Formats: sequence, structure tokens, C-alpha cells
Amino acid sequence: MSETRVCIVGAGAIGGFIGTRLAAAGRARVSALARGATLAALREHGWRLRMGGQLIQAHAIASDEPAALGPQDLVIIAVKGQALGEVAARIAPLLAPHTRVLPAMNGVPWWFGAAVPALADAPLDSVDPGGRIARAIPLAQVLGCVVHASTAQPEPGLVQHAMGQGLIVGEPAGGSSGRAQQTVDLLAHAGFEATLSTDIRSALWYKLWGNLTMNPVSALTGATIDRVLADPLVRDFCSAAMAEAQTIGARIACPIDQTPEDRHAVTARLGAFRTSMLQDADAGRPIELDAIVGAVREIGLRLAIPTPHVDALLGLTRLFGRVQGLYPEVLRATQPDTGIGLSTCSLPAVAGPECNISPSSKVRR
Ligand SMILES: NC(=O)C1=CN([C@@H]2O[C@H](COP(=O)(O)OP(=O)(O)OC[C@H]3O[C@@H](n4cnc5c(N)ncnc54)[C@H](OP(=O)(O)O)[C@@H]3O)[C@@H](O)[C@H]2O)C=CC1
Ligand SMILES: CC(C)(CO)C(=O)C(=O)O
Repeated sequence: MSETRVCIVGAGAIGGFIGTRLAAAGRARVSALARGATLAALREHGWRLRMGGQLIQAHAIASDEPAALGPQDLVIIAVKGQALGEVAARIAPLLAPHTRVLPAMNGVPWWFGAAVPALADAPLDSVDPGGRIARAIPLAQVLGCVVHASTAQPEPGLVQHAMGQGLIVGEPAGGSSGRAQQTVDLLAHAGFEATLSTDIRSALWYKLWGNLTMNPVSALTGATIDRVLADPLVRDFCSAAMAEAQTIGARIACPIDQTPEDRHAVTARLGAFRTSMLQDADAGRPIELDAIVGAVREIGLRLAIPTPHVDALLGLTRLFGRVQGLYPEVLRATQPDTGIGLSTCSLPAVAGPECNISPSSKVRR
């Protein structure tokens, strides 16, 4: 049986976590589309993952040129939401007609609305302004994915695992398929708790239900998750925003049959955890606000569902991002102002003036 060709686009904390384990498992030829220090580290040291007190290493095939890597069986995209537009424009050489594309990312994916009649008439402005991602990555080649894990990248090319190894995979329109099962089997063989969902959109919405408040509130305040949940006023604010997302979920066939307090109990198990958005803010990196909060506001607007707490959270965190240079102001697409910034500028490793981000900015709260 020929080796499955897999390319990791975005060899960071999550991409490196997945890439290292797939490469070490030996059932796939795993490459990475990487750049700068990450590319150099992969070429020098290969894949590296610290997990369970061990250092897992594997040979890495890495390039900053997609054409050098060629057509793949599976492309796993693990970039931050604001980088997706730029990445999608470059990955055509990785895509053959049979290639599966698996976005291992948080937030509302660009394809999410295509499966919802009330949203299918136009792309979500907050995550795919002008629809360029949808044009670059055919929906027929996409598999949905939810990441239930936490990892960090202490240095380029080295991943530190914190907790969890869950990956949920499913067809965007729901149901099951051979290609989804094949992807689950490959991930499971590499050691992940990989499962197939016949309703990946609901699984995405449930994950987002936690990220929607924990990530921005932690970035805004500098608080770890335990401290966010320990403050009664903040906890109640988060619950109110989550209730708004629950109302939206009911309208888009993503029902959540838990209370916000039930979800808080699950999230509290993370303890004094710094969310990926807080880690980004503290590191002076752009924050993933549009896919995690902006998209919820936009869907509420499109469905005429009031979201006052989500709106306040977006407004406060976006202003924080703007002041700290963590929320790139970009050209707005032709859509009317939905009150959402569009992070479509290219976000180089070393930010430039066009994105108004200073990598050396020390966040002041
Ligand atoms: N970390 C975590 O614990 C969790 C993260 N997630 C989600 O997973 C997704 C990825 O997050 P995470 O891995 O933490 O992010 P990281 O910032 O660690 O990794 C993103 C990677 O993408 C690379 N990248 C960005 N743009 C390009 C480009 N144009 N070409 C090549 N490489 C590029 C970055 O490289 P460079 O350094 O050169 O910019 C970086 O290596 C996000 O949606 C996040 O919310 C979900 C659950 C938990
Ligand atoms: C908080 C966590 C680990 C789980 O919700 C997460 O998804 C993130 O940090 O982005």
C-alpha cells in the first residue's frame, strides 16, 4: 500500500502536534509548508514534540514552496484564523482532485454557512471576506475538524503538549463517509483520540461555545481560565453571551442541551490555563477574534437574533486588540459594515506597518 501523503500547513503548536505524531507513526509521508524560523528548525531538527515526559522526534520534509511538496492525499491546515486567507491563496499545488483538506482550527470555519440554508447565500464576511477561501478550497474536498487538545510552542519547531489529544472529524454536510473514516483511522493510528462525527457542525459549535468567552475574556484581562470562572460577575457575563450563542445554535441545527454552568464545569478542569488567545496577546501576536467572536455576531445579525453580550465582548476585545496592535485593520470587503474587522492582510512572521502590529509590543492592561 503506497504511503499516504500528508502536508501540514502551519507547523505550529497544533500543526506540529499532529505532524510529529503522524510522521512518527510511519503510515504517512508527512511534509510541512512552513517558513522562517519554523522552516529552519524543521529542516535542522525534524519534527519535535514533548509529550508525557518524552521527546518524540521524526524526520521532516519541509518547504516554503507548495509546488516543492506537490499534490497530497491529505492537507491539514493549522494556522490562526487571520492567516487562513493568505494560506488558502497558496496551497493550490498541494491539491489534487482527491485531496482531503482538514482545517484543525478553532472558531467558525469558512465553510460553516454553506450547510445552513439561512446562511448559504453569501460567505461569512468575518471569516472569508469576499469568499476567496471558499474559491481556493472546494467545499467538496473539505472535512470538518474539532481540536480538543492544548499545546504550546516554546520555540519554533518544538511543541509542548499540555493536555488532551481529541480530534473530531466529519463531513461538513453531516453523515459519514469513507474518506472521513479513513482520516480518523490515520489519526487514531498515530495515537490521537480520533472520532468520526455525523454532525461535525454541532461539535464545532459546542467547542466554539467555550472559546467564545474564555479566549477573549482571558486575553482582555490577562486572567487564566480558573480566575475568569472564579469571578461571579465575569462568569455571569460569559453565561449571558453563551446563552445568545445557544439561541443561534438552535436556529442553525447546532442545538446545545447543556447550560452555560455545565460548560463552565468542563472548562474549569483546565485549571490555571492560559488560552491560546491569551498566549497570543502576551506574545504580541494577532488574536483570532473574527473566527471566534466576530462570526457569532455576524450569524446573529444574519438571523436577526440579538446578541448584546457577544457584541459587547467583541467591541471590548477588538478595541483592546486595536490599541495593542494585535488586531490588524485591513481593507473591508464589499459587504456592509457588520461591525467586524477583516483580518485578511498577510500576517508575516515579522509584522509590518501594513498590519499595524509591532511584534515587540508589550501588552499593557
Ligand atoms: N494551541 C492550542 O492549544 C490550541 C489551538 N487551537 C487552534 O488551532 C489553530 C492553530 O493554533 P496554534 O497551532 O496554537 O497556532 P500557532 O501560532 O502555534 O501556529 C500557527 C502556525 O502557522 C504558521 N503560519 C501562519 N501563516 C503561515 C504561512 N503563510 N505560511 C506558512 N506557515 C504559516 C505559523 O508560522 P509563523 O511562526 O512563521 O507565523 C505557525 O507555525 C488555531 O485556530 C487555534 O485557535 C485549538 C485548540 C487548542
Ligand atoms: C482553551 C482551549 C485549550 C480549550 O477551549 C482552547 O481551545 C484554546 O486555548 O484555544
